[in-house]
Amino acid sequence: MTALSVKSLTVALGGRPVLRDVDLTVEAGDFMGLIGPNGAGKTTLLRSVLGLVKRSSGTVEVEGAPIARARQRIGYVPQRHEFAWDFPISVEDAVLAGRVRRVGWIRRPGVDDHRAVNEAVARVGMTALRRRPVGQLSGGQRQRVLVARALALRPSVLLLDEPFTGLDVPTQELLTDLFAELSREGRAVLMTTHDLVAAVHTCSTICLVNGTVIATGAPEALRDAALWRTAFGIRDGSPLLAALGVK
Ligand SMILES: Nc1ncnc2c1ncn2[C@@H]1O[C@H](COP(=O)(O)OP(=O)(O)OP(=O)(O)O)[C@@H](O)[C@H]1O
Repeated sequence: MTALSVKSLTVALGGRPVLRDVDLTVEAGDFMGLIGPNGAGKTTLLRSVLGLVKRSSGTVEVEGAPIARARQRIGYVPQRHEFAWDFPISVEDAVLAGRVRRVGWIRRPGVDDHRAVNEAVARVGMTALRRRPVGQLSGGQRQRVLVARALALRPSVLLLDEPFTGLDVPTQELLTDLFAELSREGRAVLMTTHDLVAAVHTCSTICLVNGTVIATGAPEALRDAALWRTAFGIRDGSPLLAALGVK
């Protein structure tokens, strides 16, 4: 089943075109790596899917429903610096706030909300730290809170914006395993990353972006060095091409 469908998406920021004619389909169960150079428009693509950035044209659907009616089916993990870490709340309250759209302004959190929070906190291995103020967490712990916050919605689609930046190897592995497990459960996972080698080894699908979609496919279908040169300007003979397994 198609979980996320983006058609003919065009976005301009500050009067300049950033994305043009983007078509992207993420199936349920896909773990897609969205990769491209700095300024390629990866964050803008995620934010325009969510409606945080205005689309000049194009449509976004989640499980066949227009995004306006399906926004709560998407969990979003922004880059870490975008969250107000000095806000005086605990881990579990920060995660509960991820369900605010579901809880609404009037209804108090119910049993199911607390169950969803507990599950999400446990899945990222933060149960022992659930009462700690978020301002006292390390970078890796903060990243795990952001992931739990998105999972508390029990989303069909998970959008992750550079979730590995500044993380040590064990935390990267914990999160990579979790994202792969979520996709095996049938969720669609779309992740931006600058770790190209990790992406081709862990993602089921790669989408190369640079202002528009250059190519999409299984990692083994993207072995043509010309695609990577077009997307990134990687020079001929670069050891990175060998690490990516492309010729
Ligand atoms: N608020 C804004 N106003 C004007 N231009 C913007 C704004 N935000 C981003 N841009 C521009 O849009 C382009 C795409 O930015 P975006 O952050 O989406 O790229 P990215 O692929 O996520 O980059 P990076 O890998 O560096 O995080 C860049 O040229 C950037 O300068």
